Amino acid sequence: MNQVNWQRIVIKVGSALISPERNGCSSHYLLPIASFIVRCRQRGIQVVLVSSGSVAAGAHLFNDKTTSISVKKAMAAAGQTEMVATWDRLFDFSSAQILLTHADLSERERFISVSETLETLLNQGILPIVNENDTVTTDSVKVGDNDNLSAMVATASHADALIICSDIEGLYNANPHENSDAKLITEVDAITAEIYQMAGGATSNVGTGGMKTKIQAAEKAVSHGVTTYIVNGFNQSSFDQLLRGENPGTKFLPYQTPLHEDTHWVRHTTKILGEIVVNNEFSLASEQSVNVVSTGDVIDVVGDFSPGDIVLLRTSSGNKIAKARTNYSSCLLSVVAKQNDNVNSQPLVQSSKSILSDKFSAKMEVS
Ligand SMILES: Nc1ncnc2c1ncn2[C@@H]1O[C@H](COP(=O)(O)OP(=O)(O)O)[C@@H](O)[C@H]1O
Ligand SMILES: N[C@@H](CCC(=O)OP(=O)(O)O)C(=O)O
Repeated sequence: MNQVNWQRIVIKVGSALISPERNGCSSHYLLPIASFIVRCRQRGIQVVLVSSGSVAAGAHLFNDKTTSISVKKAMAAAGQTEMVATWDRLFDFSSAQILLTHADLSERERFISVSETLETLLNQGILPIVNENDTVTTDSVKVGDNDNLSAMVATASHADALIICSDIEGLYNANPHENSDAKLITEVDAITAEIYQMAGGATSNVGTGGMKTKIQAAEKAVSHGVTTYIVNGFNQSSFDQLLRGENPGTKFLPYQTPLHEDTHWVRHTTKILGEIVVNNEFSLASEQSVNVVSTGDVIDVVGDFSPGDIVLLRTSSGNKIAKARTNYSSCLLSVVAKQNDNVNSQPLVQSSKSILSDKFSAKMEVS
C-alpha cells in the first residue's frame, strides 16, 4: 500500500554515499537506496534519481589530485560511466542517463523537451538517472550543485516529493560538525532568512554546497508544491520511515497554492543574463499582477542580452526588484538609457512602449 500518497518522486543522492572514499564507486550505501527505489516502484510510485558522485568516483583515476577545473571535468567524465554502471547493476529494470546544464533548463523550449523526455521514460518504466553535465559546463551555464538541479528536475517532472539523501540527518540550527549542541529542525513551514542563516557550506571533501544549496533547493521545490525532505542516506531506517509516511529528517512543507508554472520557472530555473537599472523611485504597482516599466524609467543596462532573455530589474542603488523577460535587447535599451540621461528627467522616449514584469519572477511583454 502506498502510505505516502506519492505518485512521482525525485531522489537526490550526494557524493558521500556513492564514493565515500573518492576511490571509485561503492554499492555499500547505494543498496538501501536502490531497495527504496524498488519498493517505491512496487507501490506504483514513479522515481527519478538525481545522482552526484561522478567527480568523486573518477578521482582515483588521476594522479593530479588538485582541484583544477579541467582535471575535475575529466574526473566527472570518467566517473560518470562508473557511477551510472554501479546504479544500473543494482536494478533489474532499465535506467537512462540524462546529463544537463543550466542552459538546458533555462531556455523554455529545452526545459519542456527535458520535461517530455522524463515523462516518456517514466511512463515506460525506465529509471532516469540525472546529473549535471560537468564536463561541458562553464560558469555561465552551470547549475553548480545537484541540490538545486534536483529541485529543477522535480519541477520539470511534476513530482510530488523531493528526497535529498545526504550524509547528515537533516537541517540543524547550526552545522553539527562545528557545534556539538546543534539541534535538528524536523519541520519547516516557511523558508525564511533565519532558516538560511542556519545553513552552512559543505565540510566533507566530497560534497558541494552543504546545507545552503539544500535550502535553496527546498525553496524551489516547495513553491512548486513539492514536499521536500532532507534525510540521512547512510541509514536504512530513513527509507523505511519514509515508506511508512514518517519523517526521518527535515521536512519542508509545500506551498498550499504553488506559484504559477511560468512564474515559477522564471523565478527559480532561469538564469539572469543581464540587468536593467531603473531609477530609485521606481516601484512595482502590485506584487501579484503584471507591472509596467516604461522606457523612461530605464537609466542603465548591464551585460549583453537579447529579446526574450531573462534580466534582473534593479534600482541604481542596487535594490533588486524583479527577474523579468525582456522584449528588448541590451543594445536598444542602452540607447534608450542614454537618451533618458541626455534630457535629464524629460525622457525623449515616452512610455509608448512598455516592459511588463511581475514581482521577482515576471513575464515581460510589450504592451
Ligand atoms: N545547519 C546545518 N545542518 C546540517 N548540516 C550542515 C549545516 N550547515 C552546514 N552543514 C553541512 O552540510 C553537509 C551536507 O552537505 P554536503 O556535504 O554538500 O552533502 P551532499 O554531498 O549530500 O550534498 C553536512 O555534512 C554539514 O557539514
Ligand atoms: N555533479 C557533481 C556533483 C555536484 C554536487 O552537488 O555534489 P553533492 O553535493 O555531493 O550532491 C558530480 O557528479 O560529481
